[in-house]
Amino acid sequence: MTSKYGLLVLNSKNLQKLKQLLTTAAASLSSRLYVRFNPDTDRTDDLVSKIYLNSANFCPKIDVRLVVAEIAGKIDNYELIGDEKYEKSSGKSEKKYKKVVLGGTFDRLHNGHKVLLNKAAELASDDIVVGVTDKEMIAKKSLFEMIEPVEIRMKNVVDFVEDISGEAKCLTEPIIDPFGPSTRIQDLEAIVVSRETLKGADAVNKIRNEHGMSQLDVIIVELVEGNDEILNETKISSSSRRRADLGRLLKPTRQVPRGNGKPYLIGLAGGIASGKSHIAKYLKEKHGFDVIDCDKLAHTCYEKGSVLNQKIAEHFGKDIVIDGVVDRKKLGGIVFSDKSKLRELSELVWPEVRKKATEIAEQSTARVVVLGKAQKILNFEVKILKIPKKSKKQFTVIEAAALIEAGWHEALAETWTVFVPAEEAVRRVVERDNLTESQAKDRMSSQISNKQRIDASNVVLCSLWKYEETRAQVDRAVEELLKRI
Ligand SMILES: CC(C)(COP(=O)(O)OP(=O)(O)OC[C@H]1O[C@@H](n2cnc3c(N)ncnc32)[C@H](O)[C@@H]1O)[C@@H](O)C(=O)NCCC(=O)NCCS
Ligand SMILES: Nc1ncnc2c1ncn2[C@@H]1O[C@H](COP(=O)(O)OP(=O)(O)OP(=O)(O)O)[C@@H](O)[C@H]1O
Repeated sequence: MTSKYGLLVLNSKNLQKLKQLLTTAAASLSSRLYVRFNPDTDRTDDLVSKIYLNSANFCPKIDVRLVVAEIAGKIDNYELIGDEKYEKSSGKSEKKYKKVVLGGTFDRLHNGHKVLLNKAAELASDDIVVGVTDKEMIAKKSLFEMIEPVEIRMKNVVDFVEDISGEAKCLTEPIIDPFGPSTRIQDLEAIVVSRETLKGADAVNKIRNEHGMSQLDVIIVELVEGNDEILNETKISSSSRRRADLGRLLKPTRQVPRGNGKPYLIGLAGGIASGKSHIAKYLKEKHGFDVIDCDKLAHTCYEKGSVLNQKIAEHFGKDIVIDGVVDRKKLGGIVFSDKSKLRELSELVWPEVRKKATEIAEQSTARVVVLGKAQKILNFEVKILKIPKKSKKQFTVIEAAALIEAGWHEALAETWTVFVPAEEAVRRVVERDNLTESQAKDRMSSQISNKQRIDASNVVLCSLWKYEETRAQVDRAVEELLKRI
């Protein structure tokens, strides 16, 4: 049986067995391990780093918290890891400063961040002031679209710092420059940085000097190592953690009614040239999923004799329809440079796509289920395809560029989104579709952003690297999917 919380008491003797103790914690705990030094042990910076580094390696799924204050009262029910018993320290520990400041993005709070926050908690008696980056400060980071909302990052920092500290309060605020409260609050005394952000501390002190404010003592912690060859990282980093989250379930799935033996529906969304077709093909060929290509269905709506053609001619001008066929290039020229026109077109096309999908289902003896859930952006009633009764396939992937824009995802059990950074999408479109950069950008600006798509999705994939890497993400996603349905 696993316990939620554990306590590991370290002293000079059992320190030699640290790796083994952390491995035991990984096997016995489901959530969190508090670590505390008994009074006979010196809390050196090296030791603190070693504990967090080893935790990342030997119990990576456990939230390890090295406490600065007494553990008593923090949790009632914990499992003792190892034999060492907790001894209350005699006397109050003297803190060096009243108010300490530090900054960071703190996405997916990791063991490197914890070293920094631990140092601040160890030094400050009153306030630990933390600036948490937002907006343009995070826009250049790798996989920035997946960064947690600033409110969550701030909450995680406060939760961690106040849990490990004694009386000290943790005060967070969003920052949109590298200085934030560090050059505003007069009575700060020290700033905690890592070796890589030391220059930032110097810049803070320079500004404080120019404003006639006191200089901050600069406290440096060493980087906790980690390794990510794809991102070329040699330290534990949030970017690597974001990458590790690709293909994983990031948000709970929707409860969509599904009859016995009926397929489970997944929406596959993504911007232009993001890799949807590649992934859809792989899901079909490697994993045996059924794929309905809604883009293709949309294109058949423009063929000769389609009822839609007349409506499109009425809406966008007669010269759009040549010999009864919609000139897609001309139509593209109009709608991709005007969001309201694209919306009008979507409002014409998507109900037709749905109708076509229904027809196909009927022809192939498919059962059609209507999920009348409210739509998000465009007010469509959605009919979802079910695969033919005779088919053994259990999955249907609906591949649609505009899936989320149409609000269709709200009627699906789950939506997967594939993305690449905007600059890469532009590069691919220029290369693949022979468009100029500005035409490619126009097409992209007519779509919702990667961030909006990601925020509306359950699983996120990124096709920025080698094909094998994209496929590995898909395999991971499928493996987890098969376990949860
Ligand atoms: C501009 C700042 C705040 C942006 O933070 P950044 O995006 O780098 O945040 P991130 O979450 O990646 O890291 C936060 C802090 O943890 C440190 N850190 C990250 N990974 C590790 C690791 N593996 N080991 C040790 N420390 C680590 C970073 O070096 C940084 O100091 C920062 O880089 C900086 O320059 N700080 C110094 C000046 C400062 O503190 N200003 C604001 C005060 S409110
Ligand atoms: N690792 C990768 N995974 C997937 N696609 C990649 C990868 N690297 C490069 N690409 C390229 O990205 C381009 C877009 O891929 P694909 O056609 O699958 O995208 P799409 O989302 O279906 O595009 P659109 O909706 O614009 O038709 C292709 O030229 C593909 O070769």
